[in-house]
Amino acid sequence: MARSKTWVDFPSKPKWTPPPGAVDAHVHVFGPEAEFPFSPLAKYHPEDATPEMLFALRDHLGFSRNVIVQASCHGTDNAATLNAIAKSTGRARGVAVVDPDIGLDALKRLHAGGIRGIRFNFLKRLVDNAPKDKFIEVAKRIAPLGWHVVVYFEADILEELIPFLEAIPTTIVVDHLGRPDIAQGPNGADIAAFKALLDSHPNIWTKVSGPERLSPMGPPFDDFVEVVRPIVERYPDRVLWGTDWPHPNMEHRIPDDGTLVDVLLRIAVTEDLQHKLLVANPERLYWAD
Ligand SMILES: O=C(O)/C=C(\CC(=O)C(=O)O)C(=O)O
Repeated sequence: MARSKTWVDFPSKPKWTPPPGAVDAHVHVFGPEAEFPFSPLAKYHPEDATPEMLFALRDHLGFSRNVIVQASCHGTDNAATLNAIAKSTGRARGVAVVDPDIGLDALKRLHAGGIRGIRFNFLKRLVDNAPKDKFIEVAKRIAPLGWHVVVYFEADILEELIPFLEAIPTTIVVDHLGRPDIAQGPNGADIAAFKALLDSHPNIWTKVSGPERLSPMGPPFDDFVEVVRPIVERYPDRVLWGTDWPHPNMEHRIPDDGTLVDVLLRIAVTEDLQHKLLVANPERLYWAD
């Protein structure tokens, strides 16, 4: 498989400065492959996106901290993610992908390495299987550690996932709003179903991220803003935000990360909302201890 590069080398400088302590709460690292090989089951083969590159981007964009989410190309070996967290000198925490049979000792080692959650990925193009029963078992095992679960799915399976989500005893964070069809607009069926989920489940949060993936219009992402600003205002204490650098699989519409940061001002329009989204909310999940 040819190696893919999905980020820009010189993103623009954002037009505003995020608040002190701001967290970019959805990023990944890839490799470096020579040290941390990719999974044999990986569905894509990215170029190295190293911790040093991530930290340079963090500083360039004006953020203080990162949450590094284990990407599917590294399977259940979290070594690359842990390496990046260790190099961050306390400025990164992480979300792991684990073998559901993992024991308590291994979970505690991940905790010591800065992991505060696990991710369940339901995208068929990224993973071969997503065993719900096993996922529920491991979710019960991580609950006493104070961790949460991150779930990645697309809008077409939201309805069938509800019993599964209801069996998870922790906070749940849904990646990229459960990937609704943004073209339906702010009152479309997909986003209405997602709001109904959040309204009836106070333990479910979401990342209001991914305009580059969700917006048919593209920059400056007016369609995304129209749908997402009401979400930030309706659930101000249950939203996180991230660039999604290095934008896995975005080979055609690779975003300028500076432009993504500028979208923030339009979805979180007061200082209070910005502080919750970028500082207070991620601190509750990732820096509570
Ligand atoms: O991280 C993301 O936002 C998106 C991904 C990749 C991914 O999740 C993974 O590899 O685990 C995607 O949609 O291809």
